[in-house]
Amino acid sequence: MTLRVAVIGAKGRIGSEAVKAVEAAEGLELVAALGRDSKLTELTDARVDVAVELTHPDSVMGNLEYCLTHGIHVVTGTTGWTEERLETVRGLLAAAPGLGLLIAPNFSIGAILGMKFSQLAAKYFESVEVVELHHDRKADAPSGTATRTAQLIAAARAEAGLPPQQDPTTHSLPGARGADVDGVPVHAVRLRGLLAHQQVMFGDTGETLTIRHDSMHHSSFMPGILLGVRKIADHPGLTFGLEHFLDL
Ligand SMILES: NC(=O)C1=CN([C@@H]2O[C@H](COP(=O)(O)OP(=O)(O)OC[C@H]3O[C@@H](n4cnc5c(N)ncnc54)[C@H](OP(=O)(O)O)[C@@H]3O)[C@@H](O)[C@H]2O)C=CC1
Ligand SMILES: O=C(O)C1=N[C@H](C(=O)O)C[C@H](O)C1
Repeated sequence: MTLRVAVIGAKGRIGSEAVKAVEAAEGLELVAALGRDSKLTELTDARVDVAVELTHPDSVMGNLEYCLTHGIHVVTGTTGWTEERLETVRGLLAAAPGLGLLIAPNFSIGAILGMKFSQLAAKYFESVEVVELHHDRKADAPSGTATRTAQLIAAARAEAGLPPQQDPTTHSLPGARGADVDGVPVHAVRLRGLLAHQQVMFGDTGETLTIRHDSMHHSSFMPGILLGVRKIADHPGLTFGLEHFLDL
């Protein structure tokens, strides 16, 4: 059966790449490509099965609400997720049994493995800091990937009974020690020429371990998006993280 797919945010950096990927994919048909000025009714008019949502933290909630109240599964990589927003989408999904929503902080396999390896390493090191580096047009900081990575590391440390990290710094400019995500410092670099990069640095007596991932092109996200599109109908409810669709 051919899946009828839409891309919302079709003119954006990742959305335009997703349009090409869906058009080229076997078993998928691109039936709608929406930009900021498009009407969401185009989705229902085109009888979309799965919408790929790649817009902006300010737009994502409205797009998800429309899809989930009109019988459309969603795969989104848009950032800006808070517990409050997750509660809202859980409510929408509860009212739409059978529909699936995948929220993927990162669609690239390397980034997902980087998060997994960081989660595994977390309990063995006293110190950890996350540095994420992105292009200079990125809407938000820190990145969704870095936030998720820090949360996973913090949870693994807590589960292993590690104490909170000590920071004896008493004298610093505001921001110099990064943002605090569940006790893990996260630093965000924005630089023209970069795309999406992350470095998780662990340290303990006499040694460090650095887990680094680099996305050089938006094509790195496409296999993950296509996997999400193909699998989402078999995963009703909320899935947070593409790793749940992978055999990790
Ligand atoms: N999970 C992952 O693996 C990845 C996630 N991302 C995330 O995806 C999102 C988009 O990133 P990126 O492509 O770089 O951003 P861009 O700004 O290049 O693209 C976003 C596009 O969405 C459009 N848009 C905004 N609001 C709406 C709306 N309501 N309906 C339809 N289109 C809309 C924008 O239009 P306009 O230009 O007119 O504002 C723009 O064309 C970000 O949150 C980013 O962090 C990015 C890469 C990978
Ligand atoms: O805006 C981007 O470019 C990216 N956003 C996602 C994030 O915030 O983690 C994924 C990837 O890092 C690219």
